[in-house]
This record gives sequence, C-alpha cells and structure tokens, in this order.
Amino acid sequence: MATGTANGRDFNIVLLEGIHATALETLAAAGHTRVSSHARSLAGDELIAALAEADLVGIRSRTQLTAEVLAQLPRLAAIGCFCIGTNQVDLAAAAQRGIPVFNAPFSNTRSVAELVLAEIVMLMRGIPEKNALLHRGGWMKSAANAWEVRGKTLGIIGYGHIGTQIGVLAEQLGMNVVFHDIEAKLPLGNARQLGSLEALLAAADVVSLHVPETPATRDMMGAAQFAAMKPGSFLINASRGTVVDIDALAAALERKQLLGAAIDVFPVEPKGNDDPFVTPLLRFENVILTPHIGGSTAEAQANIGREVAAKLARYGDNGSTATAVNFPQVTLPEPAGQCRILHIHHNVPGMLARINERFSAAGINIVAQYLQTTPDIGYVVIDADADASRVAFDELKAIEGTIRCRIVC
Ligand SMILES: NC(=O)c1ccc[n+]([C@@H]2O[C@H](COP(=O)([O-])OP(=O)(O)OC[C@H]3O[C@@H](n4cnc5c(N)ncnc54)[C@H](O)[C@@H]3O)[C@@H](O)[C@H]2O)c1
Ligand SMILES: O=C(O)[C@H](O)COP(=O)(O)O
Repeated sequence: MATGTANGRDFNIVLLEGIHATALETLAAAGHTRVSSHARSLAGDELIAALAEADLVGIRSRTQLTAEVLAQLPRLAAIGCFCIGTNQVDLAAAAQRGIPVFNAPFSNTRSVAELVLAEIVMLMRGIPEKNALLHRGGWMKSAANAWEVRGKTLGIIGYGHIGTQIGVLAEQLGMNVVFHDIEAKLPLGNARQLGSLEALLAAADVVSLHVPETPATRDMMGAAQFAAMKPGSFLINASRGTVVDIDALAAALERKQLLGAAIDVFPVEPKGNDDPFVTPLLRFENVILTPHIGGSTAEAQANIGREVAAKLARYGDNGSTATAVNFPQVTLPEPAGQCRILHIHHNVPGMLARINERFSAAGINIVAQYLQTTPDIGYVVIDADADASRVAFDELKAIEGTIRCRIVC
C-alpha cells in the first residue's frame, strides 16, 4: 500500500509515557506544534484511539507497538523510543510498513552505571535489610556479611555501552572486572572477557546484567545459572525483566545461595504510577527493588527528550534516517531542489530503474538522489523542482512494490 503526506510540518505527533518537556521544546523549535502528550503508557483500544491520527509517535519502554498494533495505524510514519531499548516495538513489522524507529542509544548510560555501582556497595554491606530493620526500630550493628568491594570480582553480562561504563567505574573502586558477551569485545582497563557464562558465574562475587531483550536472553538467568553462582554472591538486573526467571531468583534467595539482589526491571511492570505492583520478591528485605528508574534522572531524560525529538523532526522535515535501528540509514543534507520525494519500497530487483524511468519519461531533471537498502527495504530520496516533483510523486506512488511515498516541499 502506498501512502503520501504533504509536508513534514503538518505532522500530528503523540508522545506517551511522560516524555520530558525538552522533546516538546525541540519539536516546537523545528516548527512542529501539533503535539499531544500523555503521562502514562497506553494499551489495547486506548492505544489505537490515541494513535489513530498520529504521524509520529514517541514512547518509552512500556508501550508495546506490536505487529497487530502497527497494522491498525496506517498513518504512522515514524516511531521514537525515548530510551535505549527498542524491544517494545516489532522492528521488522515497522520496517515492512515503511516506519523507521529511532532511539537514544547512550543518553541514559551513565545514569544506569551510577545506580548499579551504588547498588554493588549497598548489597555487599547488607544495607537493604539493615535499613528495613532500622525503620522498624531494630538495631543490627554487625560486620557479618558485610564486605568492602575492593578486591572483589564483578561479573558483567553484556559488555556494551552500560556494561563497559560500569566496568571502568568498578575498577576505580578496586574491583576485578570480568565479562561475558556474545561478541568479542575490547576490554577496558584490566577487565577480562571470559569464555562462557558459566565461567563468569563461577568467578563473580556480584553479577550484573546488561543485555538487551532478545529471544536468546529470555530467562538467561534461571535455576541452573543461580546454582552455578558462588554461594553468598549477589545479582543485579537493570536490563530487562525477561532476562531473569524471577521464581528461580526467589528460590536462590530463599536457600541463601544469593545473599541479596537489586532488581530494577520486571517481567510484568505497571503501566503507570497508579497501578499496583506485584512480584515474588516483595518478601526479601535483602533485595533492593526499584521501579525501572535506571535511566530516570533529570540529566538523562532531558538529553533523551532532545535527542529523539530531533531525530523525529529531522525525519519529518528532510527524510534523514541516520541512526534508525530498523531501516536503511540515509544521512541527508538540506534539499538541493525545491521539493524532496521520499520513496520507501520492498527491496526487489529493478526498483531503482522503475523509479528513474518515471522521471526520464516525464522529462523531469533529478537534482540529487540518495539510495540506501537493507535486505528487505529500499529507501530512495530524490530532490527535484517543485512542479515536476508533484508530477513525479503521483507516478512514484503507483509503482508496484512501493510501501510509502512522501513529498516534502
Ligand atoms: N533499567 C533501565 O532503566 C535501563 C536503562 C537503559 C538500558 N536498559 C537496558 O539495558 C540494555 C543494555 O543497554 P546498553 O546500552 O549497554 O546496550 P548495548 O547494545 O550497548 O550492549 C548490550 C551488550 O549485550 C551483548 N549481548 C547481546 N545479547 C547477548 C547474549 N545473549 N549474551 C551475552 N551478551 C549479549 C551485546 O553484544 C552488547 O555488547 C538495553 O538493551 C536496555 O534493555 C535499561
Ligand atoms: O531502555 C531504556 O532506556 C530503559 O529501560 C529506560 O526505559 P524508560 O524510558 O521507560 O525508563
């Protein structure tokens, strides 16, 4: 199905999940004023109704944009994830519908790293249970199960942006750092990559998870992995809730295989601050529970708001897909002609020839042309003069294999 919109600045933009005000400011500065904001995540019919007229949508980690949801939003032209994770969007389905997805790959990295570092110290001193007891009037002055972190081993699973930051900071506290990753990674400082997850679990006093949500990371910490951890060690999960089998974690805490944990993300999380929260971990006072706030700092949210809003505005205004996570990436200068046609199509043989034929048959001069492809999707951007572009636009929309076609003048 081919669709077309007249001009990027006519875009209707919907922001969900309390995205920071810097996003609105950035969009307004780019001339986008048709923006509505919602404080929480939406689902089901509410979500479809809120996004029915949206050209651009901004979400955070909770809103699920599945293939089924996207199929009901034919108008949607681009998605901004105002966070790092993009697992909440069906990226392949979005690409097939000609929808690029943008995120903020490192604006909250430091915030997560600082939280994890603090949690390592808190857990190794037994602070969570001492704090809970003291709030009830109990006094537990004791050095039992309280250690310096200096000289202990931190095991990082997923040595990407966040994992590497944590490794560097932990070494400054005198920790030994080992990591496990599916890719061979450059170790920073004195960190060492271990050959397997099992080797890491056997070596670490504290294990910290920093992998994305993928089929391979689902329940990657289950009963067998907890049994393989050092007796009396600790687990930190600030990645995604699906990475840890939470019942297996509860069992490991129960039998004191683990002396504590810090959990920021959960398999099921409330949609907003007014919804109830349940987890089998409530009964453990040696577990730090935080409501998915690893990236929730003033600095991170303000930066994310600016970064992702700018990416959406740029795509709307000039078609640039630089840094899109699911789409051919084209970094574009300002239009060289009076109008720019953005043509998204299935990547089948002869498509570019068919597009160019339309221009030469109509005697239209192409001022500039850009092409980028992935195995499935092709993205061609053509600058031409205004009247000619409108003729070409109508022609290009009709080419078989077109997914979406847009003109910006
Ligand atoms: N709690 C929060 O608020 C919060 C904030 C930011 C990010 N996150 C989560 O943290 C995750 C990591 O963020 P990042 O910026 O470091 O991502 P990243 O992409 O830079 O790093 C992820 C690393 O995990 C590795 N990896 C992937 N699959 C793996 C597997 N099966 N086994 C071992 N390693 C694997 C990758 O090779 C990569 O090195 C994000 O995907 C997001 O889900 C949570
Ligand atoms: O992926 C992320 O960046 C984090 O999980 C933060 O998500 P949030 O924006 O919903 O807090």
